Amino acid sequence: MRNTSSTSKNNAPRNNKLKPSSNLIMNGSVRVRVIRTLLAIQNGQSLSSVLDPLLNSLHDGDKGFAHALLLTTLRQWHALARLLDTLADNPIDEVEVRTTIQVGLVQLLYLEVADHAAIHETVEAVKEIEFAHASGLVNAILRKVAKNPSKFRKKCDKKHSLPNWLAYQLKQDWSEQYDELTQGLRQAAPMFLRVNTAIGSVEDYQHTLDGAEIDADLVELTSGIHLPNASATTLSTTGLRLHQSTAVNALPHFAEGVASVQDLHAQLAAPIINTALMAKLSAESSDANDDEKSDELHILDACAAPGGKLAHWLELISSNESSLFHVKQNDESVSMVSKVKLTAIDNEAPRIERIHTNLQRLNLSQHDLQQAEKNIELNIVCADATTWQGAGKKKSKLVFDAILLDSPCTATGVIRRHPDISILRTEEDIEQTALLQADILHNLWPQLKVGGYLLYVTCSILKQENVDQMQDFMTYYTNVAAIEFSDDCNWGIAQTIGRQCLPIDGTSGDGFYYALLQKTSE
Ligand SMILES: C[S@@+](CC[C@H](N)C(=O)[O-])C[C@H]1O[C@@H](n2cnc3c(N)ncnc32)[C@H](O)[C@@H]1O
Repeated sequence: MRNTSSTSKNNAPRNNKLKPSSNLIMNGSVRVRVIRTLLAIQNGQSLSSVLDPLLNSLHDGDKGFAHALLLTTLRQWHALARLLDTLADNPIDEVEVRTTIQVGLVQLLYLEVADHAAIHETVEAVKEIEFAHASGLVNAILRKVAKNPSKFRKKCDKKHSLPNWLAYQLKQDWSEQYDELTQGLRQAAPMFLRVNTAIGSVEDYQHTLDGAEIDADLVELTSGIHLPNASATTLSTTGLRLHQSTAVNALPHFAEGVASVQDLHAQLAAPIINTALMAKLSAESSDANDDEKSDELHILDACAAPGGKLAHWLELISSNESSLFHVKQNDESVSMVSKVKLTAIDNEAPRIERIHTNLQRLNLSQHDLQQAEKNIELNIVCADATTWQGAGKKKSKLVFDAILLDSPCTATGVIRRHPDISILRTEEDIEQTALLQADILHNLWPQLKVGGYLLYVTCSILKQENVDQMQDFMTYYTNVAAIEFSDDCNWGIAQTIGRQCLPIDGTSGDGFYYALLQKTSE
């Protein structure tokens, strides 16, 4: 699996007559289009690849309903499927008919569509997709539910809405948090913004949003990291949580790069590694003679696309406050590094294109950085992190002062935003993904300089990809120290190595895992 939801196999039935979205014909009623979209997802298409074609095929007035119908059906998918099995006298095998009924159930149970409209339009939809023989069945089931929606809603809400294998694994990993976690995963996630602090402050942008009648709260994440030979070094990052999801083109100055949409917990990566690097530089600058000081800092973003964390890091480096070019020493700002070389790799060319587009919007492309005389050299390369060598022709493999490994993962921590994951992922994906992560780690670790940091990040909530992966890694290598986060962190749950955020609280961020490692010797 290479990213959140685009390339996985799926275990959904494949006997539908309707073909996936490459030749998905977007015509018919809104419900028919949503049903076809859901069939395409069950056939292996990701939500992100089919959502825009669906919405673009509709009149503006229908887009909101279609979006809510599709996303809510996906979020409640497995619970609806279980409910459906209790509603029919005989098993319903046809995936088109099951999908249509699930779309009907969502209207009755979650979207408060008037009964007559929900039932009539859904029965018409099943005829339109050429399964008219099931119209009586669809009608009967939906009428039964419409007689007592609160009873059926209760039944549907009772358990999780996940495939059983995933629910089972979460019970193993998070027995204490299991109920809250599985319920949290079937809710919509809040929308968070990251403000480009190289341009302006978070508070100022909140004020600007206020002027545009967009309500947002400041949310600060704070933490300490226990670096060797130093007392806990504190770090913090502040995001904005919108009260209501808003289209990006409605956000003031979005096109000019003032803000980006980024989950709150994803906003931890750049500050963690930047803080560790600044502390390291600060310690080195007080120890070393002038001629021993390193002049260039070489940083790798190993799985960089579409560039969210890379852009955040560039924003931090280019803003005066958190710059790596000037480190604090005895409360004085000391010039340390004259150049930062940032290499970003990803193995998917189309996703690399998205890095370029995103950086251009944020005025952080190599061209912009040069124009602004930032002394940052940015190289973006399409390469496989399991084999790529950053040393090129250099003799020594030890190239990087810091590596951000935002690893490919099962993305189980972002199911709220990508509910198609619960249809597309299979149990086998966990093992395969963990192997890929280990391959990447083994290829990159030898390329980290002694004293350098590697920040391992996933948006998974499965221990096999996170703390267990780190434990295996630390058993294999003897030259690694796990840096501890302080106990007063206001995010995540302490693990034996690293911290795990769980998407439990409806106002908080996604299920990210963070572990900061330092290389202790060659
Ligand atoms: C979690 S996403 C990275 C998100 C990115 N860091 C950000 O903040 O926007 C993981 C990325 O790993 C990439 N990837 C998967 N396998 C890879 C490999 N073997 N080598 C390099 N990149 C890989 C995927 O294409 C995907 O873009």
